[in-house]
Amino acid sequence: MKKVVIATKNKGKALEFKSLFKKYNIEAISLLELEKEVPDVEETGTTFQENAALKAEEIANLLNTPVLADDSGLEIDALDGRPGIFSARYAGEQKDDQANIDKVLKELKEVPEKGRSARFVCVLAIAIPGEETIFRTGYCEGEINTEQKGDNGFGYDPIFIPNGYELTMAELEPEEKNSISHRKNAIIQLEDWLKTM
Ligand SMILES: O=c1[nH]c(=O)c2ncn([C@@H]3O[C@H](COP(=O)(O)OP(=O)(O)OP(=O)(O)O)[C@@H](O)[C@H]3O)c2[nH]1
Ligand SMILES: [Mg+2]
Repeated sequence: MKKVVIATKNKGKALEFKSLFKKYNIEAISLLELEKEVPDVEETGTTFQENAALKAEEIANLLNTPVLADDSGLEIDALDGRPGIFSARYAGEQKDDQANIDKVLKELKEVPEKGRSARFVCVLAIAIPGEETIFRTGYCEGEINTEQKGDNGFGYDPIFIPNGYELTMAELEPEEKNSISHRKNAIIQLEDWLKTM
């Protein structure tokens, strides 16, 4: 099976990439699985694209191999697009999913059902040493529920209801999430590249 390195240390993302890439007969290997300890890449960009490029290019140069990175997050319209690129660290540097959820629910406390629209965004960057980095973007539209439900997935999944569903992303089976997610919608735009691998 062909392999591709994913520049992530997020276990939830890594699992989703494994499942999503299996369909293309490609094994996705996260930084958590490499024998060599790789440093954390500082996400100093101001956009998803800049941060995805930083992660993919730094690790591609370090390992001298093609590397894919995912920079993703949740944009809530009532919060002017926050948490956005700061999604992982919204409630602090410790990257605590529950604290992040609590903070969002508190900030949306007074916002009625109609005004709770949001979307997940995923920007993928593929860095190949010596070549221009490639970018693809995927979205998943939905709304923020008034309470959290479900244990599947990661991040904000327990409070995000995708359009067309009555369940939160964390109440969906992983296969169902992987059929509608922002990550899936970014990957399908990469199919041409994946086939040339
Ligand atoms: O409910 C969710 N379902 C998802 O499918 C999802 N995708 C992203 N997110 C949120 O956005 C942050 C990414 O930030 P991020 O791209 O910097 O990744 P990260 O810091 O977690 O890991 P790494 O890939 O950088 O190593 C994550 O931590 C989450 O809070 C999601 N939340
Ligand atoms: Mg990160």
